[in-house]
Amino acid sequence: MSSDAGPPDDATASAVGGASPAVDADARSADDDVRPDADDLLLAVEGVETYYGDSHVLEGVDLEVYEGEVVALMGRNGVGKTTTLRSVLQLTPPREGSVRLRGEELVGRGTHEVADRGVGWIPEERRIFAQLTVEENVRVAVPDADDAGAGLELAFGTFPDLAERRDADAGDLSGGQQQMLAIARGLVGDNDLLLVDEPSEGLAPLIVEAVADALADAAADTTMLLVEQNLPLALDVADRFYVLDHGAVVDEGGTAEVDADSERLRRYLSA
Ligand SMILES: Nc1ncnc2c1ncn2[C@@H]1O[C@H](COP(=O)(O)OP(=O)(O)OP(=O)(O)O)[C@@H](O)[C@H]1O
Repeated sequence: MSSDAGPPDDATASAVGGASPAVDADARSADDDVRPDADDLLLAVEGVETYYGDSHVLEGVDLEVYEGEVVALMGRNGVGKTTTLRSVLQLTPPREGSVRLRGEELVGRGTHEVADRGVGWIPEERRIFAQLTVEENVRVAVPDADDAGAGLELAFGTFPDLAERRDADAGDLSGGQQQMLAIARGLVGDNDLLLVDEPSEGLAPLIVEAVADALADAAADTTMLLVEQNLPLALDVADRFYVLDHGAVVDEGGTAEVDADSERLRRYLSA
């Protein structure tokens, strides 16, 4: 969990020591103190309506991501989580609403312009170059060739399995290793905001653990919007969450307020 932009409730828990009015007042002010500062608002999605042809998939999505946070976007299959990421990236541009990055409107811009402004994407389907080696895959994901050494160190430090296979063709890796490589490529991209789509999908439990550890490490200095159906993973890595249902946000809060068994989450997430 990233440490410096936690949800308001984190601090309330430590600030509330007793029930006297004086303590309550202290707790309230501590609570206010840790609310994300409006100046730190990185991504603001407001009233976004997105269609595939005539199919109205997002029906007014609102969410915010502040600098330094990891925000989980959860919901059942088909509710529009990937479409929300695609709407931010302008891969499927919204027909209504606004997507602002540090106050600048992204709707109407091309996806390459969104990427140029520091928004990275680790898509659900693993985007790697099968014909290139593992090392070459990492190198080409580092924006400035001078930083390649640091990028390789980050990638191989995060996923030692990849270091052992650095000279192998990426296409020869196992599915789990390919996912690690896709995540490593995202992490070395020096992005201000990383959109991560279902990183644990289809992976064996041991690899899910490695991926969760890597994301938790990355969360220390990367702002992320994370789509993830693995609830324990999402709640472990994220500071706040949004739940999407039928193309709109139906719940949101701090991850410290809920656990994977919470009825509050299960009613929207179980099949
Ligand atoms: N390219 C597309 N063309 C038409 N409909 C699409 C397209 N992509 C997704 N959809 C539909 O839009 C809806 C939302 O899909 P989306 O992929 O955003 O859901 P999701 O919440 O990410 O679910 P999943 O976990 O299954 O990916 C679904 O009904 C899906 O079938």
